[in-house]
Amino acid sequence: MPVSLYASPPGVLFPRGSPQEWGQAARQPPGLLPAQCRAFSNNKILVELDTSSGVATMKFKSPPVNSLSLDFLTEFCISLEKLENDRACRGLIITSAVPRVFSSGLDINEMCGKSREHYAEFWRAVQEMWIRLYSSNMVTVAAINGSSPAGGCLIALTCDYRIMVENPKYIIGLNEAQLGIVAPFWFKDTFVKAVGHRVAERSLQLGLLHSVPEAHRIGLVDEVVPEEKLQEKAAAVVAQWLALPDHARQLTKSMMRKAVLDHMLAHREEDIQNFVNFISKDSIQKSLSMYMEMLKKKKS
Ligand SMILES: CCCCCCC/C=C/C(=O)SCCNC(=O)CCNC(=O)[C@H](O)C(C)(C)COP(=O)(O)OP(=O)(O)OC[C@H]1O[C@@H](n2cnc3c(N)ncnc32)[C@H](O)[C@@H]1OP(=O)(O)O
Repeated sequence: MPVSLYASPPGVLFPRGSPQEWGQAARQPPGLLPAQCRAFSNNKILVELDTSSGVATMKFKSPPVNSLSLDFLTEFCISLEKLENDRACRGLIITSAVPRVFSSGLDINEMCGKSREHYAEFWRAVQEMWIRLYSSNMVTVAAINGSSPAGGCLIALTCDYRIMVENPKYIIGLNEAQLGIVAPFWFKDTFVKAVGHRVAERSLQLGLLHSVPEAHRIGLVDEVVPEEKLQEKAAAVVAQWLALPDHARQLTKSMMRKAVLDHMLAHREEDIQNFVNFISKDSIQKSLSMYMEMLKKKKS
């Protein structure tokens, strides 16, 4: 069921290069990796595929906080498509190479002081990321090794399973309301599917960022582990899910996710227009600028 890039209306996303060119410049020189391991890397994401297990690990490496810029999202979708089309790959672990942060969510700079055309292009890329990950045939596990607000939390929620490192400093949740913005319906639907309606309603209205134990308690993350056990645990979970026949697991996943996915696909253009109209408002631009100021002040 994954939605093909090539089926997208022409020119909507990925203006950069043909599939054959993706990541070639940054490919690892032969001999540096074990024979059963293939790697490709662009600027912001590193992917390593272990062909013996059929499991790829995708590491976000866009310091300081892995914010989801248009470039990041484009790389993310290209990497996903490459893996989806690779018969050697059946499972995917998503994690961060940046200390203490999984992803800080959408890059706020992409939503401030830009043109309406830019907002539309950016939002289409956010949608594309979600559509690809939500409809992936691969087993997807988020190995959350740092804070993960808003869009970062959405990536984790979109996976099949979430494991988070126990650390009193890490937080996770859909905190959009705290920024004076509103999580769109498909963020909300993905969240409700994980935690249930009541918990989601309270958490979304208050824009809560949950501690790790709290996130575990409400079902936002499935498991909590010490940092040193994360990789091992994620590999064990993927192996457990991959032990089932692919067709049965994939059809079940597709059945469970169909209604939410179809709803989004049916309202995709309307959702882009809503975003552009909302984000272009002076009052929203002011809220986002104040939030960025607050983030900077917090440091000093
Ligand atoms: C119909 C309308 C629909 C609208 C829907 C819109 C949906 C939006 C979804 C989103 O994802 S909005 C983004 C929400 N994200 C956040 O609120 C996270 C903000 N960041 C943090 O809380 C923290 O940065 C952190 C992730 C907990 C990490 O903390 P740490 O102390 O390690 O780093 P900082 O010093 O705070 O940040 C370093 C550096 O990075 C900048 N930055 C942080 N987050 C973002 C971001 N999301 N976008 C852009 N830039 C970000 C931060 O300002 C610092 O910059 P400098 O001061 O170093 O220049």
